[in-house]
Amino acid sequence: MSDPIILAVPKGRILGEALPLLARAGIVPEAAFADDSSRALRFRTNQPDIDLIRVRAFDVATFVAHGAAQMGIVGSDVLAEFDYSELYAPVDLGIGHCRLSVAEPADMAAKDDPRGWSHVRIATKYPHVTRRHFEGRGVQAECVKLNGAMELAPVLGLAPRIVDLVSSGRTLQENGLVEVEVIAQVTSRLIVNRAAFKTRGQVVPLVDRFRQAVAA
Ligand SMILES: Nc1ncnc2c1ncn2[C@@H]1O[C@H](COP(=O)(O)OP(=O)(O)OP(=O)(O)O)[C@@H](O)[C@H]1O
Ligand SMILES: O=P(O)(O)OC[C@H]1O[C@H](OP(=O)(O)OP(=O)(O)O)[C@H](O)[C@@H]1O
Repeated sequence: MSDPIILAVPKGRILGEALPLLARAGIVPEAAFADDSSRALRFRTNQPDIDLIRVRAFDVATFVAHGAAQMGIVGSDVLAEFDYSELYAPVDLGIGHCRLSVAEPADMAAKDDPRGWSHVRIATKYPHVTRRHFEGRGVQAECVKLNGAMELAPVLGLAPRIVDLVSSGRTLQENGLVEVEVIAQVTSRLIVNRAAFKTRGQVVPLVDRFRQAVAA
């Protein structure tokens, strides 16, 4: 038998929505996958030719782009930030709905006019997307890279504005911030390494199974 296909899944909040989708695609991981006390990172499934690895959301794209995993599940926010040419994203999985937005303190927003910005300082996990977004309209974005808790940056003076994911809006609200611009709507995608798509026979039927699982 050829080597199993390795499917990279993020260990954060997408996982809860991804598991039922995997089940609809006929993929059920071994029990240790759902066991928080397990330190294993690679797991067998009920399909002998499919293994799962559980990695951080941004690392899903890196594993698949380099061919260390053949397929993965990742947010379109991560894809936009990396822009890897080796990745093919054939299926919108319709999970992990949120948006990538610019936010600032409510009192600042009351007096602010985004059309007047020429230079902005932004704390974000998404510096490339942020710079691209602002360049598009001639605004220079100076980004401070953070890996989480962006919402603390304005009040502590790190940067007056942030670019972060918003879903219910609760995190912004509880930190005194308001959304002033939406950069992109986000959902999770099935991604495939382009070389694996051509050379690994199991990949194309598996992509079809995910398409059917989304439609089901
Ligand atoms: N509030 C949200 N609502 C819906 N989807 C979200 C939300 N926040 C993040 N996501 C999606 O889930 C993905 C993973 O986000 P999550 O917050 O679980 O990872 P993280 O904790 O930031 O990552 P890491 O594992 O690097 O710490 C994001 O890339 C995005 O596509
Ligand atoms: O609009 P809301 O529904 O409040 O969701 C937004 C929050 O969700 C994400 O963080 P997450 O909770 O995944 O944790 P993180 O800070 O570890 O990224 C995001 O970074 C926001 O902080």
